[in-house]
Amino acid sequence: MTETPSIAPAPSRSGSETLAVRASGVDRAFGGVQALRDASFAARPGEIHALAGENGAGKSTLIKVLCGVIRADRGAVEIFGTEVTRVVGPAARRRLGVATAFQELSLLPDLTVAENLLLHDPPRGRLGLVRRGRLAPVAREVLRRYGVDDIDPRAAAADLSVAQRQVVELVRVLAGEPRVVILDEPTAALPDRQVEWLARHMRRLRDDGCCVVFTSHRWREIEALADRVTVFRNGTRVATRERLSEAEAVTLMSGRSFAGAYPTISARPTDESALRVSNLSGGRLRGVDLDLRRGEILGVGGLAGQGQRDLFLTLFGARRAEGGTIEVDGRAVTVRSPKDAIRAGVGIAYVPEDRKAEGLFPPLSIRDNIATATLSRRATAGFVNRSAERVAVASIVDQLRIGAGRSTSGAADTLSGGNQQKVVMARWLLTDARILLLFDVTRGVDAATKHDIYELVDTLAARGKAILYHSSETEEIAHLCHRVLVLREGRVAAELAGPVGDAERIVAASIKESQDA
Ligand SMILES: Nc1ncnc2c1ncn2[C@@H]1O[C@H](COP(=O)(O)OP(=O)(O)OP(=O)(O)O)[C@@H](O)[C@H]1O
Repeated sequence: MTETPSIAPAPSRSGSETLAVRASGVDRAFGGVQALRDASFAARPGEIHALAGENGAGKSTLIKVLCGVIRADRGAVEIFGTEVTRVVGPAARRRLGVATAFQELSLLPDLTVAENLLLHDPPRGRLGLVRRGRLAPVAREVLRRYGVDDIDPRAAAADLSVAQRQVVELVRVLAGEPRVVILDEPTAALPDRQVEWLARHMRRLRDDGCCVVFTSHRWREIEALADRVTVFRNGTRVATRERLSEAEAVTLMSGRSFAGAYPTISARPTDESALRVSNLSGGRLRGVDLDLRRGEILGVGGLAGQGQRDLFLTLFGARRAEGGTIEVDGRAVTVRSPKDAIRAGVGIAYVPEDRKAEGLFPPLSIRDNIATATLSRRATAGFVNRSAERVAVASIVDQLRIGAGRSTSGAADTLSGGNQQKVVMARWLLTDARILLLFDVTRGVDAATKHDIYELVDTLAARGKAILYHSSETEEIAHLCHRVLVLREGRVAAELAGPVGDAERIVAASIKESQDA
């Protein structure tokens, strides 16, 4: 799958001979939005370089300019000293050894895993014809080389989970033996085990002299992996450092400073039960009991895949319960569909992490995306009260700092990824739901916004909402939750009083056999 660079590097400019990638003075606008302004960036061969910044800071746009998906309005881009500013198209960059994995996965859904993997370099016979019969065996071998043996090369890409698609995309990038690898939020859709797998391969590439550039909103990943970090704010580079503390980074990224990564939770749980679940089963659930009180933030932790998602989906009616009972405010309720969950008298809302698959209607405006869940409530005799809707939407947009002052009549898919997540949250927060199921809602969200979301969760609990909270970042559960239930093999294996403070205690309880953690 190796493609030899066929464009001979042009004589380099002074100072750029040791650089793998260089962008200078780059501007790029989308309509009225200036995504990059006088942006500069440089990365060397043999380094892992993190690109950090708030949602909408311009990271993805810079990556798209670097790998030729879009053209800069102004400025210069060089790859190993070769000026490529006016050359667009990933194929031209591939010839220079650049491989990229984008935030919005680029696998073709109707093709098989093997066809996707070998798209640019299929096995050929002597006459140069593609040997279709060899596609699956060659792809299996490539996957095996990267330690991936649980993905069938003959499966259609559309049938894979988001995490599996991400893995295939990454193998495609890694297997091309590139000289520059650019990964836009590669870990956002990966479970922890695969994050470690990717980290190993990134380090190997770096040690082989490859330049690896990646973006992430998880500071501990940046700290663990990056040799240098470049911080972007409002489309411009604000710093490039070898060492940077999380607090300094957040200040550089947001222009705001925070006392700590997590706010002190002020909400106090009441004695009133909001949601009581007994012996719930279905999917991975093997009899879950829980009692969530008004004003409480109840954490659901444990190792990945122990039934957390099934618990949230079942409580929201998006997955069928096979047994057990659900009580809201002490009354038994039937929740067979999300419609049952959100109806008055039940009031359960679910905020998912995957805004693309489960939450956002991209062609609709930001305002309409937020207002969809409340339309029926604001309608009188079939007419929607647009001005009431506008006021409510404006207030939540302001509170969550969605889109940095952008008009809410713009299409939601022009927002950056993290801002799209905020739109999905805002929608549910505007409803009358009194029980909120928040599933990994800070995934792909920048540090300052995470902080805003933590404060919002606290405010909502203080107003009496009952909140079930799961995060793939165990630290969050340890700091935000009044109590933590640790799931193991579809059951509650331990209950810890919060704030637990130390994520290690939750991890320890996740793997401990006894229930007395
Ligand atoms: N196709 C587009 N049309 C309109 N605006 C766009 C488009 N693509 C990006 N933008 C805007 O450009 C700005 C920079 O977006 P970009 O996606 O580069 O940010 P980012 O730093 O990658 O954010 P995130 O961390 O949320 O992915 C944002 O304000 C975004 O809304």
